Amino acid sequence: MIAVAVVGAKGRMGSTVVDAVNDAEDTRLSHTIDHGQDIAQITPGNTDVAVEFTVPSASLDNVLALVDQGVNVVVGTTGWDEDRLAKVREVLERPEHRNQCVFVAPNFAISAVLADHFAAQAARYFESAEIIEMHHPDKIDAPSGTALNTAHAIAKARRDAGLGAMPDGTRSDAGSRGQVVEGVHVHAVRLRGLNAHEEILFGNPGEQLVIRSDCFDRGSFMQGVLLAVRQVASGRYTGLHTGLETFLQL
Ligand SMILES: NC(=O)c1ccc[n+]([C@@H]2O[C@H](COP(=O)([O-])OP(=O)(O)OC[C@H]3O[C@@H](n4cnc5c(N)ncnc54)[C@H](O)[C@@H]3O)[C@@H](O)[C@H]2O)c1
Ligand SMILES: O=C(O)C1=N[C@H](C(=O)O)CCC1
Repeated sequence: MIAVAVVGAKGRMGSTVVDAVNDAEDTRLSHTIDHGQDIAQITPGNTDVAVEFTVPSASLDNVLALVDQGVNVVVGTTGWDEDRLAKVREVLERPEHRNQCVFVAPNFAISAVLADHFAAQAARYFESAEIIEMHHPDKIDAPSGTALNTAHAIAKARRDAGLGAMPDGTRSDAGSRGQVVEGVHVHAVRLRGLNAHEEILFGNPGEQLVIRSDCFDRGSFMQGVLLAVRQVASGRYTGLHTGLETFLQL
């Protein structure tokens, strides 16, 4: 049995992970921690993998504390830019942490991971690309971590293909054209009734491609979370790894 601790266990995602760990045949819950509780309770003596779903402002400190305590971590919290990843990578390179693994994914749902993968493939063939992400209104960050990831992947594919800036005659927008991430416009919708959805729009003269992922409930992320937990617990991965595609044969 893989012993799993959940950090952020009272939250929407954390509580769903607690249920998933309790329901799976090869995992058992070792510890649950939420805001104000001592993360030092989670140790390699009681836990094989800690799963972290908290808030962007707390996630880096939580992960560094867990790594310092010798614990492997699967992270789903958003806000992991290159600077934060670099800090974790640097700590994991120290001799005392060389056998540990931290895995970070902006999205654990197969539909979202495949949407990103297909978008990166499509990007080189289209003049225009924009992203619309749509989430429940209780989400505290915008745009979503997934949409930022998609935007960076599209920008890289366009750069690699030698594509220039997208056509855009806008001269004044009063904020209506969304956030521009490496030249890709990202629009965030917050609407009661939604959970997590993303549309990636590609355009050429006379044609459009739309890639869409819909995660209707938080169960959609659990297959990916458990896959990551099993892969990290197997010991096959050390150091920092990102993106669920790491474990998929895409
Ligand atoms: N990677 C994915 O597939 C995926 C899917 C859904 C959500 N998310 C992300 O996961 C994060 C959590 O989302 P949510 O909807 O569960 O949020 P939430 O607000 O429901 O839950 C966050 C929980 O973290 C707790 N918390 C805050 N600070 C803490 C700390 N220092 N230590 C321990 N616990 C702390 C809060 O008390 C709360 O219970 C967000 O960043 C969200 O974008 C990622
Ligand atoms: O509900 C959320 O919050 C989600 N956060 C992640 C993101 O920002 O991309 C993944 C989708 C759901």
